[in-house]
Amino acid sequence: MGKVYVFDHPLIQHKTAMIRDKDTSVKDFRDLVKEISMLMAYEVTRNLPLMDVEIETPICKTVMKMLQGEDIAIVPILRAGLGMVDGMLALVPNAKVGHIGLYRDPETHLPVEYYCKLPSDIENRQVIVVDPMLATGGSASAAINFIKEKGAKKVSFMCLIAAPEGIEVLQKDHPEVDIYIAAKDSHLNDHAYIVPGLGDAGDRLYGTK
Ligand SMILES: O=P(O)(O)OC[C@H]1O[C@H](OP(=O)(O)OP(=O)(O)O)[C@H](O)[C@@H]1O
Ligand SMILES: O=c1cc[nH]c(=O)[nH]1
Ligand SMILES: [Mg+2]
Repeated sequence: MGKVYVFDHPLIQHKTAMIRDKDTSVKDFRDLVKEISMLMAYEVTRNLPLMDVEIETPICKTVMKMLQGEDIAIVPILRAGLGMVDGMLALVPNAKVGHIGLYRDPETHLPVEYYCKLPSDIENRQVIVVDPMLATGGSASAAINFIKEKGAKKVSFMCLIAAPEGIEVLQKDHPEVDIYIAAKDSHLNDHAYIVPGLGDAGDRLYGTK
């Protein structure tokens, strides 16, 4: 069974509180999402494989550890997931980036796919799917289905705010996937929005409401 990590770092908690505030501007919201993503990426990449590399310092030759290769793929779920990409790329600049376009039907709350473009060597990469919100879990689960259908074997999921309902769905549909969360919230409301949540992440990132 994959693990669920809920971050308790004070900087992540502080910035996550700020993005919930309904008076936070679009610019500040976007900056904060980027900063939280960067802080989370530090932990999400903790288990990346290392290899021995010979280095010559000004003093002597020595063997040190370095990353084995550029074997990460970051896959944002459009639109809102895009806001998390730059923060992650700040730490893993050579990662490849795939895109999955999904929106939640406002009536059924089910995900509708409109785009999918992944790196051609996705089966050899450690895939990190990113989306600020895990609500019913429908979008994340569908996105991971597409990625697995294209051959990916190592997939993890990273979000800012998750509802218990979404975590349960993701664990049931994809039991091997590790889930990284900045904050776990209380429940979903009648419109399948996370409570207390932050509203519609896509609208808040791009100022569309
Ligand atoms: O867990 P779920 O119930 O599927 O809900 C979560 C999804 O809803 C939001 O996207 P939205 O459909 O609003 O699309 P957008 O990013 O284009 O705004 C969010 O970014 C997730 O992708
Ligand atoms: O609370 C929610 C639920 C789904 N999508 C969002 O953007 N916010
Ligand atoms: Mg939205």
